[in-house]
Amino acid sequence: MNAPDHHLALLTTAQMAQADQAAVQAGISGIALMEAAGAAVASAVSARWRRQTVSILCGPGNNGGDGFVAARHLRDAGWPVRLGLLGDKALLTGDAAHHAQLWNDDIHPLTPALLDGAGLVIDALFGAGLSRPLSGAAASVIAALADRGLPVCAVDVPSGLDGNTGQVLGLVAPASITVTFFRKKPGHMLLPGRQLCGEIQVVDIGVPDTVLAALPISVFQNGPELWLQRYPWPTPDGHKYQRGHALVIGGRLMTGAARLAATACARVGAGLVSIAAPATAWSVYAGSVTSVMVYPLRESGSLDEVLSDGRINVLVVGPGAGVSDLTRMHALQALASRRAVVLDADAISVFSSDPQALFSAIAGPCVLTPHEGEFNRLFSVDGPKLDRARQAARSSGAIVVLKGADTVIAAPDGRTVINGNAPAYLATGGTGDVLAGLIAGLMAQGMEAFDAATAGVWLHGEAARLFGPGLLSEDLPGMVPRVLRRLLRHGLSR
Ligand SMILES: NC(=O)C1=CN([C@@H]2O[C@H](COP(=O)(O)OP(=O)(O)OC[C@H]3O[C@@H](n4cnc5c(N)ncnc54)[C@H](O)[C@@H]3O)[C@@H](O)[C@H]2O)[C@@H](O)CC1
Ligand SMILES: Nc1ncnc2c1ncn2[C@@H]1O[C@H](COP(=O)(O)OP(=O)(O)O)[C@@H](O)[C@H]1O
Ligand SMILES: [K+]
Repeated sequence: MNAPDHHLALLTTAQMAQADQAAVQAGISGIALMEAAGAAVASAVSARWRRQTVSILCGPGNNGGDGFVAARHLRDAGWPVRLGLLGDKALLTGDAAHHAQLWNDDIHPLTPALLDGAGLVIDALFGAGLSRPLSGAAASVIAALADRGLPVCAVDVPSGLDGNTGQVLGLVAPASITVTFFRKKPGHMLLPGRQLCGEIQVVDIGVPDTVLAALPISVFQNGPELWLQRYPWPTPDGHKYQRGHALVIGGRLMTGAARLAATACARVGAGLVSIAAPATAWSVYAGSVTSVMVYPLRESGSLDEVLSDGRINVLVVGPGAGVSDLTRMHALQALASRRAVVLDADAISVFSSDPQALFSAIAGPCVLTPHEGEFNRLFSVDGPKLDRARQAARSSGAIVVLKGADTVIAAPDGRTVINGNAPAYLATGGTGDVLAGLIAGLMAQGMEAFDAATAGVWLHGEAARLFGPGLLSEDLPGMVPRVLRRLLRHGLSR
């Protein structure tokens, strides 16, 4: 991922601290950055709420410093402000001490009583780099805040949220708005963090984009800017064989899944799409698809014969396949053929007793698309979602798409993308099969596996978002043309 993508970069808390330091080294004062940060919080608050009593909870670090700045701006704009500080003003250091000095008004101790009579609250206790769960007075006031359900504007993150993982350290009061600076952190995208942040506003406080060049950024938010330049739009001189031939292996009983994958694969532009299915199910498949061709498999189930067609360049194994020796054989044959492969659902679960057999067979481009349950059958890694997906990609040698409302796409080389456009309407049977088909369809057209997985996940979310309530998995392929049309028309300006 290259320089123009950097507005989608997600900075770890350590990288954010480095970015701040680099800005200061470049001659931008920390005091000015904090002034800009606090002023942005104040303007976000006054843009959203009418003037009323606001309680500002300030912590002992720079997050609290932002709170002092916001307090001054709101008070100067005529807001009744009550400011509470965790600890002693005399113990503040650096930029926070400077801005606390500029606050020539009352400072209250941090207790739940601060919330009495407040119409809304600014949470400037701790930022994204919190190192341990909230305790003592901070924990009591955040518990009281969560309990009273007052509207909250969080500074950087709702205090108690781990900016790297999106996990809660102890407890968090959910915010209506979160104002963060320069770039989002992974915790703004990952659940439960994304939901606890409310609406996220990323503001420019004067940190120059050039500081990013020195940072080893590997995590990005998903968006067309990441892959649109390499999107395989058809060319005027192209013919269908240049747009690939994808083969979806169909199961004997659950025939809908492979049909969904095949239809999605065709809709996203694969030149040819075929389903290979047991002869006994041939008529079911053949009678229900039109542009998709159906091959009957031999009694043995072997793919050898179909794979003798050298034009087939991508295979999808797993949707509706059944957890069986046959599915295992199909996955291994697909991988041994050195074509690009998408393994989903049962083709993942079937390796639960021997994941190494799968990992050893992965030599070419391979995308695994597990949901949490399937993931846990294959990988015994604990920890935050981002780390688990990355570790799984490294140990398997495949692109891992760890699905969910905050799908993480990870490559063995460390590239990682977090998706944020998927609506909850996707939580319905068969949508995963559609995703497998979309990814395969993009790979059929020559898109690199990681790009295809990333673009596929985004198109899938966008198709669901455009359809909205009442979505069934079979509605998704038909929405793909609309999503692609918007992408063509608006490009990156959407
Ligand atoms: N130049 C900069 O560095 C800028 C920083 N900004 C603000 O600075 C924040 C980051 O500042 P800091 O690194 O000072 O972080 P925090 O303000 O979150 O404070 C961390 C401090 O709290 C202590 N601490 C950590 N966990 C604790 C716990 N559970 N209980 C009690 N104390 C705990 C730490 O030892 C440290 O002293 C950002 O969130 C942002 O709001 C902005 O002002 C923009 C500019
Ligand atoms: N609450 C949710 N919000 C957004 N996307 C979701 C949610 N739940 C599931 N999804 C998405 O829906 C798809 C479901 O896939 P999967 O679990 O394999 O279902 P199936 O096996 O029925 O096809 C995945 O792409 C997943 O990321
Ligand atoms: K905060």
